Amino acid sequence: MKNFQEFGLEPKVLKAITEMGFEEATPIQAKTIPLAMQGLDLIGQAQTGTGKTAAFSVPLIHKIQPSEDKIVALVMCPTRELAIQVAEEIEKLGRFKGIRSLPIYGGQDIVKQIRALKKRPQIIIGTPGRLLDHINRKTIKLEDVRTVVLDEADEMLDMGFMDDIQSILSLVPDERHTMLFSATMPPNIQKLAQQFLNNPQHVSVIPKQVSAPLIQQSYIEVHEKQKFEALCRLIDMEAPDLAIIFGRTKRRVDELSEALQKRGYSAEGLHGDLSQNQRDTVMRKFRDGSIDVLVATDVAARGLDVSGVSHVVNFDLPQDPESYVHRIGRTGRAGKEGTAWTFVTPREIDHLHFIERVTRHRIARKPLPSLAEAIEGKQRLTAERLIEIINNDGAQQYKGVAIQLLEQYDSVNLLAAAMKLITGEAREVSIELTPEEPIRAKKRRPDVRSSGRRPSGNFKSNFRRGDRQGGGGGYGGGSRYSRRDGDNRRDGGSRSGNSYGRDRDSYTRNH
Ligand SMILES: Nc1ncnc2c1ncn2[C@@H]1O[C@H](COP(=O)(O)OP(=O)(O)OP(=O)(O)O)[C@@H](O)[C@H]1O
Ligand SMILES: [Mg+2]
Repeated sequence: MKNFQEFGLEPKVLKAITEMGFEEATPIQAKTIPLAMQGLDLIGQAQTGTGKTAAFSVPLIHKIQPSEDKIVALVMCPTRELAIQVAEEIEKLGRFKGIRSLPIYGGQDIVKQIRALKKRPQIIIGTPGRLLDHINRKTIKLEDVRTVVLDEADEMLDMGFMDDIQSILSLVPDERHTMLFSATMPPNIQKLAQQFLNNPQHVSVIPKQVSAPLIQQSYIEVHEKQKFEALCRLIDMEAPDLAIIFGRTKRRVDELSEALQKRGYSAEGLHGDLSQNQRDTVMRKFRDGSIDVLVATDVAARGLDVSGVSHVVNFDLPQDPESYVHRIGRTGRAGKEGTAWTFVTPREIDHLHFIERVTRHRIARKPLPSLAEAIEGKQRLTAERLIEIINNDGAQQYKGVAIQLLEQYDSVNLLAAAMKLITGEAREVSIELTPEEPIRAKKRRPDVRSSGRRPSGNFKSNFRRGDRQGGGGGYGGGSRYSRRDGDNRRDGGSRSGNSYGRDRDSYTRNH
């Protein structure tokens, strides 16, 4: 574990880091920051939720002078919500130094963005489509850019942004410092790295398994028709603080969020067909806890950092192991524990095993929660809520009537009736979701993973390679993590010609 003081950062940057509550650098930060401060190109890989954003943002801010009045750094992200989230982290890290940054993403009023660009930000954080728009309008010029970061680079490729990224980078001077980050490094990333990075350092902090260590992973075998009931029981049984439920398609997300609402859960959906305003509203509500359940397509799988997400449920099995790792990585972040459940239909079991092999993690089989367990879970939650009120002395005004009632009725009967009221009976609404096709084992390009063999140790197999020292991937024991607030939003960009052929929520290109 390293202290941020050891990097030779200036006091204003250190102050910002301290204010964010970061006490020690995470392993990826400890490895990356010194190299990046030397200006070396690098490929950074570390588990989800281990602080890759600050790993590139701190050196970025270190290198920029507040007096500069041109765009000198460019960060590209696959989605809008992620661009906003990364911009917020950069803004916080740079605020004492007076660094100006700006998120640029589709779905937001371009005129507003042009106005904001006139304030001369030094760092632009954007999604490729909208960035190109501005470049074509000449409202963004890249001739002074010295540093480029590609966050979730493999996802941008997968979404069909390769051409856009190429066009954008062709306008950035060759004498630049380029960094590329993700929790997973599928083979196609190598092509990108070869093309755009100069003799990159590979900085990977991956212990035995690629998924974050603090996530408890389980699966339940269910038939397609049982999934919704299983989900409701699971939510009742587990009583998540905040949960993200991943569905395969936009239709699925719409139907599922509506069905959950009908059953009385506070849930809303997020996918690429919603307007940016709707997306922002849903994310804000999820972040401030006015909804407990976010139902989303893979648009929310990457990078999203919402504190308090205790559970992730794969309502539909994801196509790719990478997607699985990123989805479940929305919980178990910043040293906290998390729980991930995956529903698997009988025909998909082989695909689940494939995911297990690639991620090198056994996913424990669990039985479908019983009705009794679900009811018990709900009752436990009600009891916890009651006790919390008692502990906070929060029911003073009810005491008079309580005394009166106790004079007439038995205390156990009274309390049981009160608990029944609070718990609420499951609403008898029958729900029918349009079934999704089972995931079929697809043909992967011939790389080591498709056969389930052990990796050869070259960069191609980096997804499952790593340091192998074990234990070094997360935050390490004993350090205290603070949680941040900030919004997180991501953007579905476009998805075309994706090499994995995964049919996921075909995001609309609406930049
Ligand atoms: N040194 C630190 N100490 C405590 N918390 C930290 C530290 N660095 C980052 N964090 C917090 O950890 C959380 C996860 O960080 P971040 O989003 O950068 O993870 P990531 O590695 O990019 O994950 P993903 O692969 O999902 O994108 C954030 O809330 C961040 O503010
Ligand atoms: Mg990230």
